[in-house]
Amino acid sequence: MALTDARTRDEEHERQHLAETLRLLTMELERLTGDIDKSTRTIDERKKHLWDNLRDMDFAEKANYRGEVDMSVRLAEHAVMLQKRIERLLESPYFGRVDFHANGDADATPYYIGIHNFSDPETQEIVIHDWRAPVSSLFYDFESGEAFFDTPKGTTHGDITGKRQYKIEGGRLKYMFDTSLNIGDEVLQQELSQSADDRMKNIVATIQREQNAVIRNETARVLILQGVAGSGKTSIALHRVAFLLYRFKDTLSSDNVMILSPNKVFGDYIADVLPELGEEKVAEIDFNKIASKYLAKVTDYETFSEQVVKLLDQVDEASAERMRYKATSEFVTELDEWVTSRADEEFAPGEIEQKSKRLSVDWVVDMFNDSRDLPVFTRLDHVANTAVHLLKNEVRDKGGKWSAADTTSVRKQVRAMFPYKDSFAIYKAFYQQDPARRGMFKPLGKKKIEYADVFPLIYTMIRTARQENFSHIRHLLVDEMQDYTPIQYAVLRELFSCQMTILGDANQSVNPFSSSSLATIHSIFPDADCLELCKSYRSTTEITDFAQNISRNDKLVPIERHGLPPQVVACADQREQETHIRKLVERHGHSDHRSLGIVCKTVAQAKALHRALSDAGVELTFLDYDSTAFAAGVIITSAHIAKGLEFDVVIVPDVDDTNYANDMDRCMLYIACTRAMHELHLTHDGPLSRFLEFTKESTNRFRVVDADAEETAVA
Ligand SMILES: Nc1ncnc2c1ncn2[C@@H]1O[C@H](COP(=O)(O)OP(=O)(O)OP(=O)(O)O)[C@@H](O)[C@H]1O
Repeated sequence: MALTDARTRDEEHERQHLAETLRLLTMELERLTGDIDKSTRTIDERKKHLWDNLRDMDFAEKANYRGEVDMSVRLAEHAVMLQKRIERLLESPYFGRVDFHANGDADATPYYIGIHNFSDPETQEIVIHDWRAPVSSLFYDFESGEAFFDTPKGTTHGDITGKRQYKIEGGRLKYMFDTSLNIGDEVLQQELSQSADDRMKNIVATIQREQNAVIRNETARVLILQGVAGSGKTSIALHRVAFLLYRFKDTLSSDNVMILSPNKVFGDYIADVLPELGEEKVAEIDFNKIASKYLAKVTDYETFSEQVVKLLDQVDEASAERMRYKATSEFVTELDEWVTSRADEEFAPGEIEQKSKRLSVDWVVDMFNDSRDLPVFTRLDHVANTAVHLLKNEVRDKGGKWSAADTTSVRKQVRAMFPYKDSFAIYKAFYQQDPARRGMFKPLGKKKIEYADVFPLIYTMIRTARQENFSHIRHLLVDEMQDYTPIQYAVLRELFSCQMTILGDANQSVNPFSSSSLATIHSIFPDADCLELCKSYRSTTEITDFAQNISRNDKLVPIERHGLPPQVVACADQREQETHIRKLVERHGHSDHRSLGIVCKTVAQAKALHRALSDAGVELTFLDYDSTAFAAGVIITSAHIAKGLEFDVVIVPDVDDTNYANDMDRCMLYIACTRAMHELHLTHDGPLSRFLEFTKESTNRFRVVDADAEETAVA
């Protein structure tokens, strides 16, 4: 009885606290709205005055008026940004509270934690602490008892005497939990059981301790994060960006941050997380854009997606061998050593002569050695430019004439001292000059190179001639790290000399010949901090268990959340498969789930099935390599494009032994299955894939049924 009374009092107290917080927020919202109205009026009046009196004003007066209008616009924009924050806080002012008794203080202080800071407009006392504030780390990092937090002024020690979590929606307290453990299971379970949105969502209320360590790591210049499927890597990386923008707000802005994402659909899917966290969107780039930026005027090239399609179609051993070779760290070292030693080994200095004026061989050698740290073509330009300058002056001093043809002639003489005309020629020679490497470069036609050559060539270009880089970027986030080879990282290292967060999962590679592990990437960034996330949050235990049988990762720890066992349905033929899938989609339409993904092995298969299902009246969105946006509802796509995305329900068609037979197919099957949060269905006609043999032995965990038998269940 006493306990119940105490709880009721406590709840009452919390409701009052919430009401008071909402009152303060409302007051602030009204003040801001007033400010915005005032600024709008001022801007209108000033503009009107300016137009009415334009003729009578001198330049200084006009400039003054314009300056005032600009200032009012800036103030109004700031107020609008604050207004949006307050509106968000009114929806859900805070999600956590930690009571901390700092050593030396008389009592514990309750700290309420929300998505933004908020201070009482009258007393200036902080009412809500931003989840990124130093004190908020107590909430994520400690259970009850001794704890501390770091501030720029030093470390504060003390004891946590209580921790509480809230779910507040529409300004109403839905539930609250006391928890002595790190971010109680109940709230996490609630969050994970929700339906998938067409947008990635923020997870500030339930960030786990090991995830928080990644988010708040301030010191790593390069942080490499290997995380199992569904471990929250992408979410965490975006929260890390939001944290760094908050922590270093004086020196870092969203303009200085860039995300290197696998494709546009993924970019669209994650686009809302930063704005939800109160930060602006950041620029995105992908390796295709980098390739076109540097190669557009050099050569045509195969794209990454074309390479994946080729690999899925059937790859010849020689081409696989070339990919394997160019995907090693040793290759980067070999290429780098060879390319950088060309200047020393092949530069043949000679005398320069123009208009009977000469520069000696020794002069050329000195000039060339003057800029040893620069790329070879830049050094040659340096020699040529200086020579032109000197010779031109000498000729003119003697009353002679210097023409453009003279300049060209001097440049030609200097260029003739080096046997290669450009970086591409150096790259080709790397293969031609060594018999062991001769078969390793095979263009796809007269002017098109294989994807495996794209980044080695760009690397050669960067090392041999000055290239434009991304010097304004101060933090680069690289997702799907396993799909990039060491040479691609070497290119990134040259183009982005900034802090990096690199994340991925070696188990989710789309190219078994050239996937990178944490160790491989570490070899390119030897000073990087490496962290691992092993707990998987996305899928039910049953789905994770199923995927583990396709591609085992002994480090993976599944979250305890249960759902329907995955179902493997054998059909008599393709028509029956389509009928079954149609019924699953229909059933989904009547369920509480929001998103459904039909994930095929290839884009071509997805396209064919899309046509068949559309003809049968199913409404669904087809995503291919040209798609730019993720969509809600029913999606049909390939495993490669579905990477990084998630769906409430996933259907994987055609899981027969012809379609899923080799290592690459196994990767695709694993990626497809791990996209499912709550339900997973696989269908096939013909013998079941060898990677799903395990389902036959364990019918108690996974359901293997005939389509006929399934009819009743699905209907
Ligand atoms: N601490 C958490 N609280 C709530 N949800 C979480 C948490 N961590 C991860 N999740 C959820 O788990 C799912 C997977 O997250 P995310 O997509 O970031 O993982 P990932 O490691 O990048 O996955 P993958 O590599 O398989 O694409 C998301 O729905 C995310 O919201």
